[in-house]
Amino acid sequence: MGIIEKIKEIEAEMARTQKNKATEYHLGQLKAKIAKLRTQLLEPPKGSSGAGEGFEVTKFGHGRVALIGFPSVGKSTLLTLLTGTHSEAASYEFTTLTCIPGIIHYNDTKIQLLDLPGIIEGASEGKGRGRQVIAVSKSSDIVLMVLDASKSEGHRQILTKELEAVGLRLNKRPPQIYFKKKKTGGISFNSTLPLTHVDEKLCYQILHEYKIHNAEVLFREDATVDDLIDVIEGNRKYMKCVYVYNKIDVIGIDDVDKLARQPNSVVISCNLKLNLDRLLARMWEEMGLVRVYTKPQGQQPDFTEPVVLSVDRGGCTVEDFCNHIHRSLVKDVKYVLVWGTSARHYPQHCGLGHVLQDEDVVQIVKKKEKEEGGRGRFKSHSNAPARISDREKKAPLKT
Ligand SMILES: Nc1nc2c(ncn2[C@@H]2O[C@H](COP(=O)(O)OP(=O)(O)OP(=O)(O)O)[C@@H](O)[C@H]2O)c(=O)[nH]1
Repeated sequence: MGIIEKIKEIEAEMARTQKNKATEYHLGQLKAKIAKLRTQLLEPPKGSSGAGEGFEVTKFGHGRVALIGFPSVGKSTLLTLLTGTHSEAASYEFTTLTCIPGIIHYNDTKIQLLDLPGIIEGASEGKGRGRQVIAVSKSSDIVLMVLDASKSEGHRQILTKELEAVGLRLNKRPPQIYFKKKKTGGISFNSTLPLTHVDEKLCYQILHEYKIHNAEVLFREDATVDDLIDVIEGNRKYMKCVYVYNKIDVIGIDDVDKLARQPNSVVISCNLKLNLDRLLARMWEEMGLVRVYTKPQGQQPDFTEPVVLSVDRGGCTVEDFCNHIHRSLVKDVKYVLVWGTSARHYPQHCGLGHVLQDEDVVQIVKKKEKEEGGRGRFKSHSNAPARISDREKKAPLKT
């Protein structure tokens, strides 16, 4: 029996089973079985490189955004409008057969936008080009789920379910469960608060299903069985997703209003070029990019090309900023001068741990430069100590 048939069989068994206190252990075990099979399904076939044809898109720019949606919802039209890249749009389905990248120039940054082939129901079972679509989505910073405003809300649920089945968690944070496999000592189960979904026995059974007999588990929130399975599997990707409702030109104003009020949603019309600036602003917000401008000593800041840091990828401390310029820079830094929203006063003297914010200006003061009198790319703001020590050296000793 193939993996898909096995999953279907277990799903049917779960549907048949009544949900009550007596069956919850059995249902928990079945959920773990399905999760294990789904992970197997996503593993690349033996002997292949794991990458899909036409999908090896090199990362470019400061961030990557994936467009996901059913066929003919307007993804290619949106890509063309935002990036100027021509992705063939047609009024019949499946015009996008390979992954088409484009670049959005926004707020001094370059963001790679990927138009993925129309994902369809059953992609998680390996139907269509689902596997590749999913792999590329996971490599992105955020997902824009493009939906047809005139079609039923069901599309959003189907897509979310498909993505969940392959380990993508949209607009969720990782469960607050500490889990560590051990070599000996059995299973230690603890929680910092009363649990209503999982008890010790259920946790043991699920771990047993994964053949884990020694581990430490600590619940820091009232998590569910699914959360526990996610933590054990350890391969889930937590991503931000913006729901983009396109084609609002064909629905009434009341419906537009209703869609626009949903969380994480933006309504647009590619045909009428409506609300595209709001979509870009929202996308920017969700990506959490931080632009930092450098300022050489005695000169105006360089506002042409920022160093772009990311809250989710790599962090935004002064140390991250230095590493971004050059790996070896951090050991030479004495302190930095910061102007901008993260600074309490201008300029603020900050250490490596200071967290920078968008549009901050930074001047690096190096240890060596301070001693040598401020030579190099980032000059120190003062070279007084070096001059004093020179004078001291030459001064005749008083006896
Ligand atoms: N009414 C209306 N039609 C639109 C809008 N945006 C796109 N369309 C139409 O929708 C159709 C499909 O657009 P595409 O951009 O090819 O859609 P897609 O999602 O890329 O489709 P696939 O390539 O099959 O995945 C085209 O006929 C577009 O003209 C819009 O804002 N309003």
